[in-house]
Amino acid sequence: MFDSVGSLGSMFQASLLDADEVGVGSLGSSVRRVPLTDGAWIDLRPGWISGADALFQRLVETVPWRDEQRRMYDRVVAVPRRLAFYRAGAPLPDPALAEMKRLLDEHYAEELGEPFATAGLCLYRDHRDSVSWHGDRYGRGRHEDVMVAIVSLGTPRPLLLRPRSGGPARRYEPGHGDLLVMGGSCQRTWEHAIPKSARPLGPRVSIQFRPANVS
Ligand SMILES: O=C(O)CCC(=O)C(=O)O
Ligand SMILES: [Fe+2]
Repeated sequence: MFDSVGSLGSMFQASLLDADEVGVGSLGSSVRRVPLTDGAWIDLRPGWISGADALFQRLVETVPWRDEQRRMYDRVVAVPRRLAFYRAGAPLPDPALAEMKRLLDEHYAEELGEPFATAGLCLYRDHRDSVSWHGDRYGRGRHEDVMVAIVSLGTPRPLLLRPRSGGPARRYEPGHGDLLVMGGSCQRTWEHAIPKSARPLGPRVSIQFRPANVS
């Protein structure tokens, strides 16, 4: 007989090993903090997910991706990426995501003071999909320091960050299991974007973990 924690733990490992060996690495000292201006920072942890391409494939196939539309002036336009959203407490679409959240919660417990709550997923089908300049400022991100942890799978795409106060953009190119966490005042004082590309690019999935009431 297993106790419940033990059997859950071994089930998780077994499912990871069976399904093309997807694994979530440690955080700790492998996370590098990059201070930005105005009290913003990002944390980088390259290669956090092993077997990232297998996980990418699994998510593309199993997540119930939705197309959304948005009103723009007098027109309704398609949002140029596919989306899925898991609210606080909702079962995540893959055990690897539950493990990511567990390790993020552990690593950021003290600094964040609360667990990550929601998971948003984006599927950028090709170079024409994008997200334009914005901060995640609906809800608490408008007034408070928050964290948004982004795991990138599939084709690396430029992720740009620029200060609202003016100044050059910084360019990162996360993909294949890299972790990038935006923190401090980043959602208020900086903006981020995944620009369209003139040159053809393969698909990318991003997973964003956010605390409650941040979007
Ligand atoms: O895909 C990404 O890495 C970023 C997505 C994003 O900025 C958002 O959904 O708010
Ligand atoms: Fe965002």
